[in-house]
Amino acid sequence: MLSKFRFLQFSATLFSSASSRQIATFSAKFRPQMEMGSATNNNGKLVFRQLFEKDSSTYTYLLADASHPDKPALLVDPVDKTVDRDLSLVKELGLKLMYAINTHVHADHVTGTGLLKSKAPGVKSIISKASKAKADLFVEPGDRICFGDLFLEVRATPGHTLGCVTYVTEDGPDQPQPRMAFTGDALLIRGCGRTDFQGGSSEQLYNVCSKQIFTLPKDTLVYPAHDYKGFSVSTVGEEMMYNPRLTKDEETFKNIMANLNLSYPKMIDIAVPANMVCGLQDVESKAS
Ligand SMILES: N[C@@H](CCC(=O)N[C@@H](CSS)C(=O)NCC(=O)O)C(=O)O
Repeated sequence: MLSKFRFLQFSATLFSSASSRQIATFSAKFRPQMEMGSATNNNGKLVFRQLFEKDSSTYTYLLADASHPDKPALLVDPVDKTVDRDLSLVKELGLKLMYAINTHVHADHVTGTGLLKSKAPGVKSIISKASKAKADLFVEPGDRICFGDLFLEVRATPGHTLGCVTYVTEDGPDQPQPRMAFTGDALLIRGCGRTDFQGGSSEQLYNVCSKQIFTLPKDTLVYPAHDYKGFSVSTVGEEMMYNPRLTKDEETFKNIMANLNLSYPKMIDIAVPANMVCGLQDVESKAS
């Protein structure tokens, strides 16, 4: 009982250690039994779904530890319009949604975080401290987000926005192999996030892609927040070889980014203020 009590105390807290801070859901130590047979990847633990929101071409990712009796789950980059779909899926798979996580303050759609919090009480929102947005929990580089036995490591990947982070599954025998990087709008498949607003910097983006993403093992799966060309997944090795922007030298990259001539996202004036408060305003009207 004492152990269980300590485990509950440990649940959903943020704590510091010498090298990294950790956001934990459930400890594996007190697991009564292993559950098999769920839809999982090769290590038998991870439930993984890639979900799409077509108006903003946004990918939302559902991850959960199927081997834990509570099946703790998280959503990366949920969209307000597809919250009901996502919650239905969570329910159908028998998962317990713990966290709604954003890679950054999106400019083209409203995050689903606020609606998720109102429709699934207990869900905690997470965003980087550097984003300066509101959330329940703030992450910094080196932090780990734990769900069951599985972890996401936080890597700072600013350049598209000041507060962009990439969430990477950890290395280790019990972690999914190959590793997975949820790159938000930093690295897109055969592209990258634009750098012309929200504190964007092409120089910074070039450097973080090379130091924080291209240093991952080449077989690391790249899962971006958007795709406009019909791709769903890439690898670090593939992007190092074929990304038409990031394979260039830094000056050429900066020149490409300065001449993208993209129009501003249609929803920018609504999305950015809403996402700075994690989509919380308007929650009541949408939830009813
Ligand atoms: N047309 C869309 C916005 C498209 C866009 O600007 N996408 C961003 C990510 S969302 S802020 C981006 O970085 N694109 C890079 C690229 O090369 O396309 C709308 O109006 O919402």
